[in-house]
Amino acid sequence: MSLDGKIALITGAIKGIGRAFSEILLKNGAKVSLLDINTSEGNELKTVFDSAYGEGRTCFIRCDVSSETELNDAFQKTIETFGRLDIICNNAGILDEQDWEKMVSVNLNGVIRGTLLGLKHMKKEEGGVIVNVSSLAGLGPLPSAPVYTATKHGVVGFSRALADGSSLLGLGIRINVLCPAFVDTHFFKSEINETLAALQDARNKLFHQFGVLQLRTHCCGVQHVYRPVTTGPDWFSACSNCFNYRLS
Ligand SMILES: NC(=O)c1ccc[n+]([C@@H]2O[C@H](COP(=O)([O-])OP(=O)(O)OC[C@H]3O[C@@H](n4cnc5c(N)ncnc54)[C@H](O)[C@@H]3O)[C@@H](O)[C@H]2O)c1
Ligand SMILES: CCCCC/C=C\C=C\[C@H](O)C/C=C\C/C=C\CCCC(=O)O
Repeated sequence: MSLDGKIALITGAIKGIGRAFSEILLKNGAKVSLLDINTSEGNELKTVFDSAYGEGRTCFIRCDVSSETELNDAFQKTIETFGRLDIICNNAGILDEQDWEKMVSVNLNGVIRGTLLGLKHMKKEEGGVIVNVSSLAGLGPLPSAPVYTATKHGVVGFSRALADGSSLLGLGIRINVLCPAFVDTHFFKSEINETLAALQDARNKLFHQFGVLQLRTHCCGVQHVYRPVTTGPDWFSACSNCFNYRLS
């Protein structure tokens, strides 16, 4: 799958799934705009990518996706740097049931804003791909994380509606939703607070039922998602035992 000449923008790009997406895209020839909140780690990662894939293949932009101004500016800087936008991955997300309003502004508002900015900046006639990262918790309840579940259901509903709209209007922009189960990242190691501890049994049942994806496995699925064909709405669920199947 050659992505030579394609320009991608990834939010939450310096760790976990976002970093894996970035590497897949770089390995396949794309240039990547890396958005994240941690400037020092972001600049470090750019240095790593420069030596691995060549100078000029990436740029790092400090951006908190919950800030409208920062996200607007990051899209603008990406266009100024690379001249176009073909692929967007709205990946950044957190799990924080205590500060649930912040979680809504990151996990849902950030994805909505990133998607609308993508539609605004992508060249309609040349098509484009938007991948929104939800979760299996976007398709069913995660008992220990009700607000997280709501944000991820919101990402699925918003993306499906927009995908159908894009298809009906012939916008040439494909909108995908990725719904992974548990993936072994920093996110996964988030602190278990007393609520989660009380739901330990429910949690362990889910771990047993869905298993834990390793990023390498997860990346293989990404290549399928990014195939450069503009068709109707695609969305995928991913869990270790029935890795990647297309839902309706
Ligand atoms: N790990 C899992 O089990 C799992 C399962 C399903 C879905 N997801 C989703 O996948 C996405 C990535 O998760 P991960 O496991 O790679 O997490 P992670 O914590 O390893 O990485 C998340 C990245 O996003 C960045 N980030 C956090 N808040 C941000 C903000 N406001 N603005 C910009 N960047 C921000 C972090 O700095 C980090 O680099 C999230 O949306 C998460 O909900 C994760
Ligand atoms: C179909 C029923 C929903 C099953 C949800 C399965 C996976 C969800 C993955 C989330 O996106 C990742 C969230 C948290 C992962 C880390 C630890 C907490 C596990 C959840 C808990 O403690 O109950």
